[in-house]
Amino acid sequence: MSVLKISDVTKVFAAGNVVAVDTFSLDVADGELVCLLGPSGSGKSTLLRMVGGFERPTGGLITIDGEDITHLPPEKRPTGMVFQSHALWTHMNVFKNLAFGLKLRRIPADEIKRRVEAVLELVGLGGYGTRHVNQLSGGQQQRVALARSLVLEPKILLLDEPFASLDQHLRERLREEVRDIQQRLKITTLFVTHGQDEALSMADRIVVMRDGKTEQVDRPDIIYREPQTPFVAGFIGTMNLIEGTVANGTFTRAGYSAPLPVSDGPAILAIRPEALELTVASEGSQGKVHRVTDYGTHGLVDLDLNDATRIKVMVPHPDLFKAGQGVTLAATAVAAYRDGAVIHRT
Ligand SMILES: Nc1ncnc2c1ncn2[C@@H]1O[C@H](COP(=O)(O)OP(=O)(O)OP(=O)(O)O)[C@@H](O)[C@H]1O
Repeated sequence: MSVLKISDVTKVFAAGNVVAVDTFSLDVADGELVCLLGPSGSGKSTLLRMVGGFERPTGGLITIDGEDITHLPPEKRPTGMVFQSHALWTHMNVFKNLAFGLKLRRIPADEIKRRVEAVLELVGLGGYGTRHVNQLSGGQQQRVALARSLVLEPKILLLDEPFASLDQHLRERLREEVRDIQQRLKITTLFVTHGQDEALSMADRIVVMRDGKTEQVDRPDIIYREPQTPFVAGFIGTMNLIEGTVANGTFTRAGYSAPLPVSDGPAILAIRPEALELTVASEGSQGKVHRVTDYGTHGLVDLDLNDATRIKVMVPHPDLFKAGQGVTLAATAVAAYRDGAVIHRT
């Protein structure tokens, strides 16, 4: 049972007077995996480092199971952190890397052996104890780094882009493995990534961060289907954001128009490529095909609206379209935003 509570935490770096994290609050429930997702510089790592004790908050409170840990040094916290560069001790074998922290805690040798062997099994490295770290692949080293954190049985696991240095295939495999281990141990986890696939596939909830603040916190499917702001809409998945004007219930941008039952004024339409339907049109076209890419299972059309606004449309049969063709388009699912907030959803 471990609950992490972050309340109004702020971090201002004196150098450059940067507000990296700005009155940020989040509760992570027992056994939950929450991903911090956001563009570079949005404050994800700084926030995670404050929870791990590697950075001092300028203000705010961090508690684990009700205990104030805001100003405790890392070794006094019940947290385990896995970094992007795993910082293993290359002059030691795997067993010693894992045993080190347990020895510091004066755990008896036979218990150390039992715990190290169990956690190596857990991360799929049973029998690797005597291997030197530099005799392992990148993926295996990252598993050792995870094991080194887990063997100390932290209440909260903190992961800072742990797969960033690995190739795509390995990243996907490790993602599944880590999620599996996290669920088996039911360990409360905070995970930093700027990979949206990673966040969508692993997280119970995603926090989308922007400029040190929360833009939206929700389940992955909600973040994807119901982004609350144009920023989230544009950040998660491929999204067409079309800026235009609404007059008398009709949205217009260049030759494209669509019903939009909101008051007159500016609006941004957000439409996923898969929610648009294209039809070849010899007359009255709303746009022109710029490029067609065939992915085998489907195609993607880059389309220029009549004022050259470029949008992406997913098509089931890419061979029906050619560059230069005029087309009309219809949208089946749309969200509209004004002043940074949702004003309409269909
Ligand atoms: N030690 C530091 N001194 C001064 N500014 C810093 C320091 N560390 C981070 N920053 C600044 O704080 C802001 C947030 O940085 P942070 O590394 O937390 O972002 P991030 O979202 O993790 O980015 P990335 O995805 O690139 O790792 C950035 O503007 C960064 O330049």
